[in-house]
Amino acid sequence: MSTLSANGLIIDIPGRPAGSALNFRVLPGEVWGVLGPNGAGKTTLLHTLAGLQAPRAGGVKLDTLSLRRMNRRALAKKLGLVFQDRQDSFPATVLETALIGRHPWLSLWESEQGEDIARAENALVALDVGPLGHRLISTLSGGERQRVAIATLMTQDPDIWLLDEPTNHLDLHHQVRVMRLLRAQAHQNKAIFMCLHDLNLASRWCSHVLLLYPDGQACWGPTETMMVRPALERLYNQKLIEVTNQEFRLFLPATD
Ligand SMILES: Nc1ncnc2c1ncn2[C@@H]1O[C@H](COP(=O)(O)OP(=O)(O)OP(=O)(O)O)[C@@H](O)[C@H]1O
Repeated sequence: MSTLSANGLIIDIPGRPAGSALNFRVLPGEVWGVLGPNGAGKTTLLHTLAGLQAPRAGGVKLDTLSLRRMNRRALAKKLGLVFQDRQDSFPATVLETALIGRHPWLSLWESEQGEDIARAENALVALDVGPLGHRLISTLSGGERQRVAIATLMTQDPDIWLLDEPTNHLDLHHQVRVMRLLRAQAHQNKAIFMCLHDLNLASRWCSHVLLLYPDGQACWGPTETMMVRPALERLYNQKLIEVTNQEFRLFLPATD
């Protein structure tokens, strides 16, 4: 179990004012959704939390350790990231791609063992791409590739899961399947932190939401306190219709 914390964090977006310093902790068992319009800095935030991009100020800690003090291999055992865009140009099969998730756990000259292969195969089945194990990644559809990327993260098995728009390219059934899987991982004390464009996925599946505004302002908290129409309308500069449901709030863009 690990906790990821942002401490006085200001992400570095060239030419943008500092905005709000981010101070939050993502605890085991929590599912966080980051919402914001195009260019607000969601991907930049995710990359900063993964230690791939330096912040303008403040820092990120994994438990009590600053990310800057951790080597990449130690970090990759604890924290993994599904990127928004992938090149996937290397001629690898689906199973070989999922097995990349085991690399942080193997020594330099060690090859994957039966247990690693079993983990990768289980993850591919969980993401409904089990029968595609032998196929070249380059032959997959966009949604299938997305599911293989999430299966690779599942094979890596870090405590902290960072995902950039994990439902990109996914049909409705697979969106629900992925959200269910992420929630199940949180129930196993993983901490999930993802960027989303779909308000209703955030409303329905996230325990916490962070709203990131284009001017760098941000607010965060439990989903029921963040998913309120005026704040979301300001976030997207878009009028919304709220649909009530007994368990969660749903939002549709108004057309006039
Ligand atoms: N190297 C760079 N130089 C200048 N501006 C950059 C650079 N990298 C990112 N940006 C800008 O930083 C802003 C935030 O980008 P980011 O990808 O984090 O946004 P986002 O919220 O994830 O957007 P989207 O919803 O479109 O994926 C954008 O305006 C982008 O153009």
